[in-house]
Amino acid sequence: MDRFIIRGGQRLRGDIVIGGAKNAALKLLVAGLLTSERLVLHNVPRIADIATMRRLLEQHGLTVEDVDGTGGTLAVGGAITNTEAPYDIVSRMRASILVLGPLLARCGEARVSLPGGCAIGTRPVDMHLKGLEALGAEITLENGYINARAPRGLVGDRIVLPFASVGATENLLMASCLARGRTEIINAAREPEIGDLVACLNSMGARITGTGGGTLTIEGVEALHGATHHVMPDRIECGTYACAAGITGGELRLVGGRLEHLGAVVRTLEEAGVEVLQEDDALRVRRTGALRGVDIMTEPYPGFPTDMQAQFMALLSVAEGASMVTETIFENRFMHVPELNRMGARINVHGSSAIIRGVHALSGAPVMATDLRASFSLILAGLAAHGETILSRVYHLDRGYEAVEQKLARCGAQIERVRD
Ligand SMILES: CC(=O)N[C@H]1[C@@H](OP(=O)(O)OP(=O)(O)OC[C@H]2O[C@@H](n3ccc(=O)[nH]c3=O)[C@H](O)[C@@H]2O)O[C@H](CO)[C@@H](O)[C@@H]1O
Ligand SMILES: C=C(OP(=O)(O)O)C(=O)O
Repeated sequence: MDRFIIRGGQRLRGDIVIGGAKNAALKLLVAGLLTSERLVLHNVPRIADIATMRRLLEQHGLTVEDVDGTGGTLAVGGAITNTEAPYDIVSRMRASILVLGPLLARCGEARVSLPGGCAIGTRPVDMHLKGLEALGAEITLENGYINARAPRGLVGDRIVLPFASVGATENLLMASCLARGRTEIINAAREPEIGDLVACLNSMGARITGTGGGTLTIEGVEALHGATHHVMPDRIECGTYACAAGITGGELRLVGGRLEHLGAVVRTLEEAGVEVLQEDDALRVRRTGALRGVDIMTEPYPGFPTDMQAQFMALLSVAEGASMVTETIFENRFMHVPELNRMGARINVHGSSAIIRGVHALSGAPVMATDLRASFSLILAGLAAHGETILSRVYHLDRGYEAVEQKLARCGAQIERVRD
């Protein structure tokens, strides 16, 4: 298990190129199940979750070709030969559940392991299943697996989601592309990654309207064809490095970052004393003075993203005054708090809220990553802390951040990966 050794205290300066979005690329790869033709994706991030998704699709029978040998362009093609998604892959990465809708739509059957919970919450998939049942699927749960059948094919319907779930929206969206007739998804999630998926599906011949508006309307088609698509930039990676500029008092140009995806994040950064400006194809981020405490509540897009909550907790740990952070999306997403407190932060958790009392400085310590974003919050704390931080369980980070140590070191960070 790799570790990072970070020596804090450097102000980061320079350019960081933002990669393709993990939470878009994973679903775009799954869309390859919806066609027998070739789907070519550019700007795919080189991260462990993409490797896991490749394994999943390959065991379904698809080929995933690394077109130029860099891992940045993948072509999905071939025929589905197996409709089962096994536990050992699904338990590793929850986004695997997204093969359920496409397999059902294409093959009329699927057997997908129940993903179960993870460190940040129980994460049920009831909305995915109810939505697919509304489209005519027959679903049973047995031996930890979802057995789904649609012997007569899926038929469009009006589905009202009780909560704007990202995954349920995506599963139902992909399934309904090949359903007979019209499907309406009411209270659909509005995250930009869904817009990216819709754009790709439409370029494959799907007929989807309503992106970003909360209701998606899908007119089913007989078949989808191949296409070429460029994965959108990762707004969470971008926001994370913006926090790195803020916490170290440096200045970073985040190349490829797009302001329009980061409204709530940028407003919060600016309130906290970190300026963000769009400059040609980059965002320029710098701290304008002392960091100030701010209150945050996570919400579905366009609200403040839960995937940025942990990184802001690190930033606010060294801000002047108090901050209150309320997590409304996941019930257990404060796992980084005890670790930040071991580095000198003063954070108290009360139910779904955390009160942060800003301290002058953090001090390096051995800390443990518990999930993807928590990992980066500890890196941020380590970059700002006096002394040495040793972050273990870096595999959590590798799931979703590409070349972290190279990107940070090029901007002056002292960070080193130790392979055990
Ligand atoms: C791979 C990917 O894109 N992951 C993102 C996706 O996760 P994911 O798609 O899992 O997130 P959802 O929006 O579905 O989940 C939000 C909340 O709804 C609950 N829920 C969801 C589905 C369901 O059937 N029943 C139910 O109760 C979940 O337990 C959670 O508490 O969106 C989250 C919210 O922006 C992000 O934090 C994740 O990074
Ligand atoms: C929670 C996340 O991912 P996943 O849904 O894959 O666990 C994330 O990207 O922060």
